[in-house]
Amino acid sequence: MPLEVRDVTVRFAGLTALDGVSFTVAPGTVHAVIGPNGAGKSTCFNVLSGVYRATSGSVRYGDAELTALTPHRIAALGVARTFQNIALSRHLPVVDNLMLGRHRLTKAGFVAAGLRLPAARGEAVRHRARVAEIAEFVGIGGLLATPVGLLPYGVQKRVELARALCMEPRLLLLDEPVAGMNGGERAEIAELITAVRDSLGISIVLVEHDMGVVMRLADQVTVLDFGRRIADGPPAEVQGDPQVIRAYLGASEESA
Ligand SMILES: Nc1ncnc2c1ncn2[C@@H]1O[C@H](COP(=O)(O)OP(=O)(O)OP(=O)(O)O)[C@@H](O)[C@H]1O
Repeated sequence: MPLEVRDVTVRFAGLTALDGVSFTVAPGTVHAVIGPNGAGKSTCFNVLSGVYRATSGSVRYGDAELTALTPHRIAALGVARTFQNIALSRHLPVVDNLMLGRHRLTKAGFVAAGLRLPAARGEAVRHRARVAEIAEFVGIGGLLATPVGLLPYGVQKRVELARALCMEPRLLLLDEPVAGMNGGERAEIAELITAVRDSLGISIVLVEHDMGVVMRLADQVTVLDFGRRIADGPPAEVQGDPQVIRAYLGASEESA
């Protein structure tokens, strides 16, 4: 089902971070939200995942109005997110981090699992099997026992993606998935994200700075500048839009 963002405005004490922004994420597509620094991308992301409350406007996902829900309730609807800065337990092995991703799917609960009750044990075995499958899909199948903190940064980003997939989401929110990666790693993650869309049929909203990745990956692109939507369309169209070019040139002149 589509995610419909309608007229969303977010104000922080006098500053309008998002100003009447609308876009629709079609099912089974990769939808990128891009824009220069301070354009409102993170704010938008935080509204979709329930971390920030919109001042006005609506975000519909099926029958649910996401602007009225807590992050926990939004996650329970099958909307998973990753973070710009990795948020994994560094001392725990990969497998434990991934099992935490399955928390909302665990019927027996962690208390029963901790007591090793038979039903909980059977359930844990099933979850572990699925976790191993997802790890394989993401290319970290051989690393399940390794503490996350010992892995290179690019691999940790994969673990984060795998943990989000362990929630069995229908919609995945990716916050700068290739930030801090080198060229080769970027291409690999782009390929992986395409596979998530094509093989798992998951819709993806992507906030990303790297234009190359966005142009290669996205089916649809929404461009923000100073909190306003200045363009929306397929990558090739958006890339040639004079307003978009101006926004990015302005941004690079400022930082030059
Ligand atoms: N919690 C907050 N309180 C006050 N102002 C905020 C808050 N979060 C964001 N802002 C402001 O809202 C505006 C949009 O910021 P936002 O982080 O959404 O932009 P962005 O496009 O994600 O930028 P970047 O690419 O630099 O991460 C900025 O002016 C920022 O300072």
